Amino acid sequence: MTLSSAPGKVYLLGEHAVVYGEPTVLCAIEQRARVGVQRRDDGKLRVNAEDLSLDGFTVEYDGTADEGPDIDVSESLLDAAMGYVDGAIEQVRDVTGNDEVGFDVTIESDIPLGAGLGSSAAVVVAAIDAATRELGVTLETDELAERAYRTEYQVQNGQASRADTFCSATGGAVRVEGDDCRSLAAPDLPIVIGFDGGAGDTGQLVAGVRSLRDEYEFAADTIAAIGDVVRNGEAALADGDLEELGRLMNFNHGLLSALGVSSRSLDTMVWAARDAGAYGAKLIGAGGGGCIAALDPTPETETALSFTPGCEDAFRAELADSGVKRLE
Ligand SMILES: Nc1ncnc2c1ncn2[C@@H]1O[C@H](COP(=O)(O)OP(=O)(O)OP(=O)(O)O)[C@@H](O)[C@H]1O
Ligand SMILES: C[C@@](O)(CCO)CC(=O)[O-]
Ligand SMILES: [Mg+2]
Repeated sequence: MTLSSAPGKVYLLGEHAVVYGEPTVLCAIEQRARVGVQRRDDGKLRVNAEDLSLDGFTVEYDGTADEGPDIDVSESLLDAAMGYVDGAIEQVRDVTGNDEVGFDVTIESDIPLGAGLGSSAAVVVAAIDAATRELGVTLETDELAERAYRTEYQVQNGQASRADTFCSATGGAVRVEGDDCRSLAAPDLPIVIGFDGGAGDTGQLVAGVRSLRDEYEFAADTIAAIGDVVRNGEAALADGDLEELGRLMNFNHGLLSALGVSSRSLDTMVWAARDAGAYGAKLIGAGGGGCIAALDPTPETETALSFTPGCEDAFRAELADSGVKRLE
């Protein structure tokens, strides 16, 4: 068996707009997905993902790719649930030139699904890394990030940025603009996360933003404005100016909200954090439900969130210096 782990991430600024070439800044966090892979000689794929739950059903996918798992859910839901793992294995077959190879894949993850913390990227990065190593091939980090990006691009119907997968593969803080991906000197930021227990489907949310952008010029302008917020944020980060960074996070949340990707509970948590004295707060990742991030060096925001109706979990994010980890 070969085992790799990869971290989730938090966007400081710039999700969604990054899909259209605007810059973004995000950092890896110490919530990880671990993927164990064992080669099979019969060419079949068997996935055991006990944490996989989506829209009210839980599935232990323990079938084979050709037979499919024995559960009573629609094929489209199942595709949504399994797409990332299937896509990762397709990349492994492609990059190793081993079209026929099968695997037993076991996934265990600390990262809630569809909550904006990059569970999909972490699963894909760890799966590609473990499965290629199982075949005796160790990918350079850039190639690993590229292959993981192609998987997200495919599952999200041709609408994905390189941000989540690059960040998960390399760890630390990163800046992504189009295909320019680079590491940043990791600032030690006091990030607090609030989680409403919900989820959003990244592919669908990205598609919703795209149709607004196609329909309204002011939606395209909103996306461009997020890019401006990020460029200002980079200057604030370089100066270590948390107050300014917080203000920009607030602005970014408003713009994401205008693009239709916030929700009542995300807004409630954002306001609870601001009322508690956070420098700023915003939804993170694709939105629709899931997590917000706030900047607060004091314990106030975490405490306030833990008493906020609709907030299921509040915790301080520990930044992850390393990306993919090769465990066995
Ligand atoms: N533990 C897991 N086991 C198997 N598949 C997982 C696991 N965690 C995530 N996934 C896959 O990732 C999908 C969720 O990805 P999605 O991009 O919608 O959300 P996210 O990555 O958590 O949030 P965001 O993209 O906003 O950061 C799940 O439907 C599933 O296909
Ligand atoms: C919404 C989005 O910007 C981030 C999802 O974590 C989509 C992407 O970058 O692929
Ligand atoms: Mg994702």
